[in-house]
Amino acid sequence: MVGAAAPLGLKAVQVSIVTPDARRIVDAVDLSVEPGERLAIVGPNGAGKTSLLRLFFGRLKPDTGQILLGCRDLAGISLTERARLIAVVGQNDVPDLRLTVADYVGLGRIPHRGRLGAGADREIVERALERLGLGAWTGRRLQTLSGGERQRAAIARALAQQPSILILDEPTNHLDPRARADMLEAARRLGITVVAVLHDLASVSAFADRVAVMQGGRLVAHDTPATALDPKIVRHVFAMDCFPFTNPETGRSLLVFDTPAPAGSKVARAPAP
Ligand SMILES: Nc1ncnc2c1ncn2[C@@H]1O[C@H](COP(=O)(O)OP(=O)(O)OP(=O)(O)O)[C@@H](O)[C@H]1O
Repeated sequence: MVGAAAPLGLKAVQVSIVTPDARRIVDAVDLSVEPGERLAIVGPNGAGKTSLLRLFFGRLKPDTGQILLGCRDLAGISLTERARLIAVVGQNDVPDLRLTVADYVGLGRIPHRGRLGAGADREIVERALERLGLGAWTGRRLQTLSGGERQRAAIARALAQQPSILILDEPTNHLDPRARADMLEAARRLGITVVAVLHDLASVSAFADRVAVMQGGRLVAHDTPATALDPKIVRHVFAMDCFPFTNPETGRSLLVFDTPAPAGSKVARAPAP
């Protein structure tokens, strides 16, 4: 893609957010994301995932600690430069629904306006639309799209921004299982740094190089998906059972989740063939 940006790393150094009533919703988190790495942040509701994500793109300032973008303190980087380097797709992005898909995706070029010229900007927007399978819908207004289709347009807008880092807050909201897999695969193939809050734990291992597990504002695990989503950690953090499983056709490692059986209950097992 024209002038695609080089990936950058991100680092949280002992970051905390303390509410006025003294709750530590992010509590002394140290977390590094290498350039080009895909990090999934998981945890139960209220664990502090979105708050940590907001620290990473400067929407929130840490009460203590520091966010580093590459080797630079995020606090010292101008809003314009941040907008060039970091693209964000949030949970509640509410664009003007009268925009056409092409105009909406074109908003991603605003931080770069005047740098490459209108022709190159248009080409970048067209590529982003094609990459998300939106090429035939450029003239449709957002108000005519389903929630999942709008989500794809939001990802295309972020791609058109040609960021060094893509930040996704629950990007698979509204998406059906196939669209969810396709979206995460598209994010996987970008070759840039991606930090995503994901609720669907089953999607994590196909997408992420590393997983950060949060609970009560703290980072309780940070490792490869197989290690961070170890059944003991999953039971402790999510109160769910987790069963590793290998797809016999592809050899891919998958995780299957289930609610634990009530204490004392006996499950009848099928007799062995
Ligand atoms: N501005 C704020 N003032 C006070 N408390 C807040 C504020 N923002 C978030 N919180 C609280 O901080 C905690 C963490 O919120 P956050 O949105 O980061 O969690 P989360 O892990 O992303 O949750 P979810 O999975 O439900 O989206 C929650 O208890 C939330 O109510």
